[in-house]
Amino acid sequence: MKRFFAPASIGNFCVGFDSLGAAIAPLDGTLLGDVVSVEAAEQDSFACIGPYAAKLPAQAEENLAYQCLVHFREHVAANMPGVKLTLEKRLPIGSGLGSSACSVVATFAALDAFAQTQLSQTQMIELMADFEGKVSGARHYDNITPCYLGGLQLTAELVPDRALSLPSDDNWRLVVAYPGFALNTAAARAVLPQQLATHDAVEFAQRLSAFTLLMAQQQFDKAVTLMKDEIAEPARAPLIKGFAEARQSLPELGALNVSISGAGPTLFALCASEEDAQRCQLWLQQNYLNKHGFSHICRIDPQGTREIKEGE
Ligand SMILES: Nc1ncnc2c1ncn2[C@@H]1O[C@H](COP(=O)(O)OP(=O)(O)OP(=O)(O)O)[C@@H](O)[C@H]1O
Ligand SMILES: N[C@@H](CCO)C(=O)O
Repeated sequence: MKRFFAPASIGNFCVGFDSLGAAIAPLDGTLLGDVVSVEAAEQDSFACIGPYAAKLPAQAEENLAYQCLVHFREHVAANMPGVKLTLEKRLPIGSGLGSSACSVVATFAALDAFAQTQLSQTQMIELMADFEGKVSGARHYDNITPCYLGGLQLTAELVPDRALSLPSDDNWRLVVAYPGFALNTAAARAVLPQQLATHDAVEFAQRLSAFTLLMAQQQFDKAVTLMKDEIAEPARAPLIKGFAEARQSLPELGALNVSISGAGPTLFALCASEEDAQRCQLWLQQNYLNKHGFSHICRIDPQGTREIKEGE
C-alpha cells in the first residue's frame, strides 16, 4: 500500500498573484491537508472518507481524486493492476487553502509511487496543473507546486521547470484562519479585473521581482515591506465578511502583513514571532471564525507531499 499526505498551501502569497505560493504546516503537528492511499485490488474502486468527505459530490466520477485515477490509467499507466483508492478529505472545499490541489497532488504522487512510473518532476506538475485548471477555470500553479514540492515557490508557465524554490525566514509564523464558509475559486476569479492599467502592471512586476530577489538574498525583513496585493485583494475583499476588519486590526497586534490565502476566504497573517502569532490567532478566533471555522499557527512546510505510514 502507498499512502501520501499533501499539505495545504497559501496561493498568491500576497505579492505574487497566480505566481507565488507556500506550503504550510501547523506547529502543533496537525496534518493540514489531504491523505490518499492506494492499494492493490481486483478492480478499481474509490472511497472518500474524512471530516470534509460529506461536502463533496457523492458520485465517485465527480471527485477529482477518482478522475485523476481514471486519467492516470488511460494516459500514464495502462497496465497498472486494479487499485482501491481512498481519499481522506481533511481540508474544507473552497477554502483558499488549495483543497482541490491537495487531492490532485496526493493522488498522482501515490499512483506514481504505486505503479512505479517514475514521471519527471515537470511531467508530474503538468499532470497536476491540468486538473487544477479544470476546477478553477484557469491553469495556475501556485497551489500545485508548493503542495507537491514544499517551501515557497515562484511558479508559473514562464518559470523554468515551472518552479523556482525561494528561501524563507525560519522565524516566520503564519496564522491561517478559515472563517467557516466556502468561497468558490471560479467565483472569486470572476470578480478579478479583466485588464490592468500599464502603471498597475509595472508596479506588480516591480514588487514581485524585488520581493523574490530579496528573498533569494535572504533579506527577509526588507522583502516583507513589499507585500501588497493590488490585483486580487481589492476585488475579493468585499466577498469575505470580516476581512477588512482583520486587515485593520491585526497589524496592531504584531502582524507584519495580512492578506487573503489563495482565492479566500481563508486569510493569513505573517508574524515575526510566536507571541505575535498567538495574539493574532486569539483575535481571529474571537472575531473572524464562525462555528465551522478553524485557525492554525504554521510555518512554511519544507517537505511538501510525502509518503506517510498508516496511523500517522
Ligand atoms: N477531492 C476534491 N477536493 C476538492 N474539491 C473537489 C474534489 N472533488 C471534486 N471537487 C469539486 O471541485 C470544486 C472545488 O472548488 P474550488 O476550486 O472552489 O475549491 P478548492 O480547490 O477547495 O479551493 P481552494 O483552492 O481555494 O482551497 C468543488 O465544486 C468541489 O465539489
Ligand atoms: N492564484 C489563485 C489561487 C486559487 O487558490 C487565485 O488567486 O485565484
